[in-house]
Amino acid sequence: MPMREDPLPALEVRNVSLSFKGVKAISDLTFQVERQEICALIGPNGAGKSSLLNILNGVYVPDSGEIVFEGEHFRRMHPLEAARRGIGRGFQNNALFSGMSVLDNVIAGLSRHSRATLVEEAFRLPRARGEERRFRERAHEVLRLFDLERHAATLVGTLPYGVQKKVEIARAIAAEPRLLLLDEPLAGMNAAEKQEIAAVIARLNTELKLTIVLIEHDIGIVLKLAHHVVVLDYGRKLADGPPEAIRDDPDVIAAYLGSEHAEIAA
Ligand SMILES: Nc1ncnc2c1ncn2[C@@H]1O[C@H](COP(=O)(O)OP(=O)(O)OP(=O)(O)O)[C@@H](O)[C@H]1O
Repeated sequence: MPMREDPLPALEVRNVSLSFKGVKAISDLTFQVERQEICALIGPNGAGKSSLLNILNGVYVPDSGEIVFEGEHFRRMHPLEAARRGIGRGFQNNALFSGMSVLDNVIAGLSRHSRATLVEEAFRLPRARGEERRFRERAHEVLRLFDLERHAATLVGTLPYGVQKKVEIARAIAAEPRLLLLDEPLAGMNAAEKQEIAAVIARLNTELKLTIVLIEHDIGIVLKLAHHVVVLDYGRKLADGPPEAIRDDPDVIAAYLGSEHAEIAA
């Protein structure tokens, strides 16, 4: 019998609000992300995009509202628990260990999932040894997927920025998340690097069937890469829909793209 499509969205953000000492970062935000969708969060600086990602992976707890991930409701969730549930995260500023090799950085992403205790690891007891071997194999598998195998032993800090960014995404992927959160994955890159990382993201989405929520300022890339765009402005949702509709939305053009940038959206 053919498998029935799961009707649940991957992620629902329901009436979420968050403030910092009286400053409203997010106000009553509601939207949903379908499975295997690339959803781009866009909006001016301070719109609340990073705060939202921090809620989604348990770094911040919203003042009100809830998150539903694959049908499970939560408001308060530790980042480790988010990772174990299948929510992976890449950061705005490179969060890699620059003095460690590419391979060890990817393994570090996996060790958050370790079942071995510190004592087992310290004494290299069988469970820790078995895990280390599995992590190493998995890390090599991921490096092959990202065409990074030849850099496995290279210290991350010596690699060009675009390659480092690939390593960071590889590290987030190693733990096999089903939802990947990326905070400005293309920031600080030249045009060629942007194209390459955008292609990597598109491949992760189609080949690994990953749902991806990303923050991106380059509207040209967003329109090409995303299936769904949510526009935030002062913590509120200004628009939510497919890229073509967002591109033509007069409120978005006025508030975010700015009338002087309207030709970008044309
Ligand atoms: N840890 C914090 N403490 C206090 N205020 C914060 C904190 N994090 C964010 N804010 C405030 O919350 C609001 C939303 O910030 P946030 O970083 O989420 O916006 P953003 O859309 O990601 O901006 P950017 O594009 O500049 O990264 C801003 O007013 C910001 O100053």
